Amino acid sequence: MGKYIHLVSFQINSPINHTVLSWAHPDDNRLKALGDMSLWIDMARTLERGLFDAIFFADTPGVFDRYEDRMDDAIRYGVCWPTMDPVTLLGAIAGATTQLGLAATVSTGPHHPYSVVRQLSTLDYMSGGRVGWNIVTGHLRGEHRAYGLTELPHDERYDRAEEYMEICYALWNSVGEGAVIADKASGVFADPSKVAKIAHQGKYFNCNTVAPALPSPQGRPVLFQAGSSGRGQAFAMKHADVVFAIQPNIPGMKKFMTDFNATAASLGRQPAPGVTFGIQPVIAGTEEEARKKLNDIVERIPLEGAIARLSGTMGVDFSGMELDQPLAEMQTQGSQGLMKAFSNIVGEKPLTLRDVAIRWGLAVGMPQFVGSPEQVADQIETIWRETGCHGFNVTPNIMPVSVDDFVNEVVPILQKRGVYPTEYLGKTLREKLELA
Ligand SMILES: Cc1cc2nc3c(=O)[nH]c(=O)nc-3n(C[C@H](O)[C@H](O)[C@H](O)COP(=O)(O)O)c2cc1C
Repeated sequence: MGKYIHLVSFQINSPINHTVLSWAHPDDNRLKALGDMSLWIDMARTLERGLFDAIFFADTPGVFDRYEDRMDDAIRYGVCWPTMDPVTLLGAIAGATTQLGLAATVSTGPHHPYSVVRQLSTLDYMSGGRVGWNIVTGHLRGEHRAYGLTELPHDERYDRAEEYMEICYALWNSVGEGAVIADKASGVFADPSKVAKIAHQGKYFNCNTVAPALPSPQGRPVLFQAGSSGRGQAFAMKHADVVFAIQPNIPGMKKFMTDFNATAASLGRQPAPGVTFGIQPVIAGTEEEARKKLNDIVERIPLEGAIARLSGTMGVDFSGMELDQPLAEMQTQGSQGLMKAFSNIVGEKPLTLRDVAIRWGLAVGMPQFVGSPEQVADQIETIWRETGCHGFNVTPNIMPVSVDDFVNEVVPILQKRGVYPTEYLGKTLREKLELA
């Protein structure tokens, strides 16, 4: 927990962020934004005005195809399809902002570590150290099918990612102190003796080279991680600066933090990585208006689209299951952490498959903070204080109205209470997040 609440804006470069069919809402501009970077840039500037630490892109580079073993629901309803690349978009946002952090999810599945380091470190160097990487190991079957890859079992994906990270660190550490001379008179760019050569021959990867980019002022991108199974957390404790978690409610968040801190202590990770919880504010002038707004959003969610997404994430085809039965924990090679959180819900009666699907359609299980700006600020501050979390990944529902409302109405309240910065805490993303 830092001195301040940290906020990251949670986005996807697709027709929706996390709310199925949000693109069809009369006030939503995402259909336009898909083909117009200037709308993303306007939103990024609003986030910067609101001192968000970063814009953070989730990414699943494949189609949700588990439900009934077909892609049609995802395609029909635009459920994260098309699935456009986030890093390309971050390049444009980097050029149009000076402070906002730039975080992208990039899966270790399809790309060689050299490609990912090259792509992200180029952006990190050129943006003055504003980049974050959400390391995911590829839980989506559709991602493997898209790239023609064999799906590895859950834990082996993390084993492979361990080797992946070894190469990443070697590349990030390759350029030593004082290596770059850049002397126009002598024509010497760098001292080869200060640039470490990597000779990696491993089980999954080979890599023989030097760093593809120079280190930024923060050295390497800030590392985010979101796996919450036992194996996922062990990986996070080793690598993550910030862990991003989804818990369905406040008791779940409290339990997550208690367990997380115990795991960190038992593995000797001190201080523990910061934890940000995903949330979806629904803001209006009054609580009643906000509830009505939420109902309107819920009512337009097609159940099939929501279940298609749920099936994809959980790695289970739910088409044969009774909608009104409680969701039982099932074996999966998909997201074990999310399966556990929603089938063993803390502090509520067990959720049926229908309940979970609706929550997935709304915001992949992230809880809604519904009310007036003051009420939303209250919930954010209370959870921050009671759980000791680092902050929140805030997913908007209607674009860009939800971002505008939050920045214009909730941020000033948090600032007045002294729990949110009134200026950026540093130049690099690491500094902004109080990780330095
Ligand atoms: C908050 C959150 C965000 C995630 N974002 C992505 C994402 O953008 N892309 C992706 O492929 N997986 C994403 N995942 C999946 C996880 O990174 C992880 O691969 C999956 O949950 C399986 O790991 P686990 O069983 O250890 O939880 C996310 C998970 C959570 C909890």
